Amino acid sequence: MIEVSGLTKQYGSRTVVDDVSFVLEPGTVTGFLGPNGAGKSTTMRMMTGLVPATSGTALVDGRPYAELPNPGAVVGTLLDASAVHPGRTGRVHLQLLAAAIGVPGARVDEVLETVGLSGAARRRIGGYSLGMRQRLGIAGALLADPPVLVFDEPANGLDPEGIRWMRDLLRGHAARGGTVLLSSHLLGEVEHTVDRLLVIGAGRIVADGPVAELLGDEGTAVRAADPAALTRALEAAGFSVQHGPDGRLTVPGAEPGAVGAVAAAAGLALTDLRPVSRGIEDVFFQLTAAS
Ligand SMILES: Nc1ncnc2c1ncn2[C@@H]1O[C@H](COP(=O)(O)OP(=O)(O)OP(=O)(O)O)[C@@H](O)[C@H]1O
Repeated sequence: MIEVSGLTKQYGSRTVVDDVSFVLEPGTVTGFLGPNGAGKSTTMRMMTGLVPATSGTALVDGRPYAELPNPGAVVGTLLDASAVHPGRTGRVHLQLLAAAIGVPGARVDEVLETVGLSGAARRRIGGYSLGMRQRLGIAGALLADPPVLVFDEPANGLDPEGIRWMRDLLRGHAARGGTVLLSSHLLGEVEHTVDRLLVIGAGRIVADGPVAELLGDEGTAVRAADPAALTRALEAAGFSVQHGPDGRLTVPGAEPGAVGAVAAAAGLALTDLRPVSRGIEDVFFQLTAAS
């Protein structure tokens, strides 16, 4: 378990991370969301001892990261995928890393296979694409099969297939009891990967909760053969109706069943009926605008 409490970072007179607290539980994938400069990387760097905190604590299994006997075996990090020697091959890079954290060399070929880099393992990293470097960074994080993964913008440089692959990897890790924290500023990228959202704006946590709770149900979208008649029937039943540009009607706060019942009672044919959720972007901007 990871417990972050009152974590704060000041650079000069500027507070870039301000009293941040959260707990990460095993078996969950938490998305750390915020716009550029919100303080995600700084928080993750303080959690892993790369940047000293001005105040507050980040404990991994009850101890600061730097005091763990073999931190790499407990927390796999992806914090700067470009911090690699471009002249080395991917395989040599991982072999050196494995030796440093006491992992048998045979594990290198396993993680190369896991991240889909077996074919490029003997090529120099300088010739890798951004996505391949990201995969190499992920391979390094997985070497010791650590229970906790802390990934900063892991989707950077990955194509849609790569993003799907990463989603499966992280969900699989959590399903085996692992703990995952991943950051992103592109919200759609993580919406289907994470169980929980931790939203940060201007250094402060502005929302923390299950995805379903934060996104919530917003109402019903409906199309009818006669939209004007359906509008009249819904308004007569006390619902408010918003008109979309393409004949789509949105009924805020209504269940699809209630909208269908009004249409049936009025003898109106529907051509489409579905629940609509607030987009993650809407929630995000609403929350961070208030911060
Ligand atoms: N070494 C530093 N010295 C001074 N200011 C810094 C330093 N590192 C980060 N900052 C500032 O702290 C703020 C938070 O940066 P951080 O990189 O943590 O944000 P982020 O949410 O990860 O953003 P991004 O998505 O752009 O990576 C930014 O305004 C940044 O300019």
